[in-house]
Amino acid sequence: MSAELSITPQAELWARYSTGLYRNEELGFSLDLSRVRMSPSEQSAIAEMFPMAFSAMAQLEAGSIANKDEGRMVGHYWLRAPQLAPTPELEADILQAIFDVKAFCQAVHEGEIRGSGGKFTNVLLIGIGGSALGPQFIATALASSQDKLHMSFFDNTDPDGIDLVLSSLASRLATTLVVVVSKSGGTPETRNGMLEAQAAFQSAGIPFAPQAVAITQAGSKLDQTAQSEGWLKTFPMWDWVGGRTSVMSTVGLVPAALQGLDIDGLLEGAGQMDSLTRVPQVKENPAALLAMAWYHCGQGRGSKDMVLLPYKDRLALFSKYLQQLVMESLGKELDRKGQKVNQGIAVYGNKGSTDQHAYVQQLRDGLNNFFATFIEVLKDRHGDSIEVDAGVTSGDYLYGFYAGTRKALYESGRDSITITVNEVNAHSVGALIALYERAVGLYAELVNINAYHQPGVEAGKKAAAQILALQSQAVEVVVRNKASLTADEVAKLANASDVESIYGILRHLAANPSRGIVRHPGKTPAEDRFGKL
Ligand SMILES: O=P(O)(O)OC[C@H]1O[C@H](O)[C@H](O)[C@@H](O)[C@@H]1O
Repeated sequence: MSAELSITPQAELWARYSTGLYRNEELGFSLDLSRVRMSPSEQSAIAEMFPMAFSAMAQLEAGSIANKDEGRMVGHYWLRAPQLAPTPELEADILQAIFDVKAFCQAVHEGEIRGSGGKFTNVLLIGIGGSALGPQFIATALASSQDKLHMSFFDNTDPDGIDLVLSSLASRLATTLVVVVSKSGGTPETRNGMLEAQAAFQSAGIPFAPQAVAITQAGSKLDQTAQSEGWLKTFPMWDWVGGRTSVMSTVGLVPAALQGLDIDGLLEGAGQMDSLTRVPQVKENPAALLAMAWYHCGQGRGSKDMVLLPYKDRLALFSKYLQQLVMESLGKELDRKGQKVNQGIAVYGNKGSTDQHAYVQQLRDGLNNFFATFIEVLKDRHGDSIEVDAGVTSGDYLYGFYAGTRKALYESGRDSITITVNEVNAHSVGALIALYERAVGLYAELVNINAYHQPGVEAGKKAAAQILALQSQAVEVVVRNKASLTADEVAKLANASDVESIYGILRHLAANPSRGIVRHPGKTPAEDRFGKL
């Protein structure tokens, strides 16, 4: 932080705000970096790196293999501008998918396509990661009393979580449309959720296939299941769309359209923002300005966390959505030269002013290891507000708390960015998503990493598969033995070395009576004994 910019007098700050504010009236959008302590020389030093980033982005949009590690194109910008797709076939595929989404959802809304219990009333979306976070964010951000269908989600393999959702759907299962979403079509959590839903339908005596839709890549396991079981519909997903940038594909459009949301508005808002973030001048490009601020605040290595504070309840899931988009894109061990860099930017936050009563204490007075991103929404509500004080509404309080926190953080030497939109609607949500998709892509160019693969997620999955394999070995040993055994003894008999995992597995099973295992506690875990129930 350069000395001359530490605490700038108000008048100068206003001048900096007014001259530096990026805004687009047509989009009802503005971006304020005036509370990021970045000197003109620091700005120009970073700006020098952007011509390379802009040209890499132009090549990506033209269809280059930008995801080299997976040998794939990166085409999420084409989803809202099919005419930009590198081939007429791709353009036609995108247009056909949008057409099919609309036709299918209209038939559902009109009751032409219906459940065994009549016109569909509910949607149960089953997916995880990019196949859930986007749909969940949009479903919450744009929900209204006009929604055509009510949305529920399985986004995990937690039996209790699944039961909670199923119990909320119990009386309406016969009018629930199940949408199973998996790009790869092989994600275990999603498969498990599908099987759990099928079991619930079966025990309710309701045929599942006529009420099931798949969204997946052609030929995937999920696609095969949907075909062989005769599901209602399968929508395409493509390898050139990353999970975390798939919300503008069928992954996001099908659930949004079923809910009755304005998917044209979403695509238009995103497309309009894409045009603004294609401008090859940093000062004229809101995504470049954002990436520049991230680079400056984190010294190009993510040394500061991104705290997201939307002052609007509807946007409370935006940080969760951005956790995947930013951290799964930028959190990379190696750069493109194969150098070990351990890059990334940590993202957290929920909403304002609520979070002021939670962790803003630390932001103001504690570790200065973050920069805040406020999202300000100018329109308070649809309709008029009561006065909570003379001439003051609850919306004024919300604005006051946003402006107050921004001021309080600045005064204590904390940087912040403010993104302002007129209101939360399909257009502005599309624009916000597109802004961050581009900013992540540009930032990745600045730090020379591949933002489009996620090698780091495999290790945990592989280890999970080993644990499940070990489980069947351990259970086999316990069931085969009359006497109860310690984890060490089970490991020996199973010819396995990972005793602690065996212990954890057996303790988990023993806590679930239907699994047929009992635990006899000893003084220490090593002395606990496990036997057949
Ligand atoms: O859509 P799917 O293939 O089921 O993948 C769902 C998610 O799982 C993976 O592990 C990746 O971390 C995510 O990028 C992806 O969105």
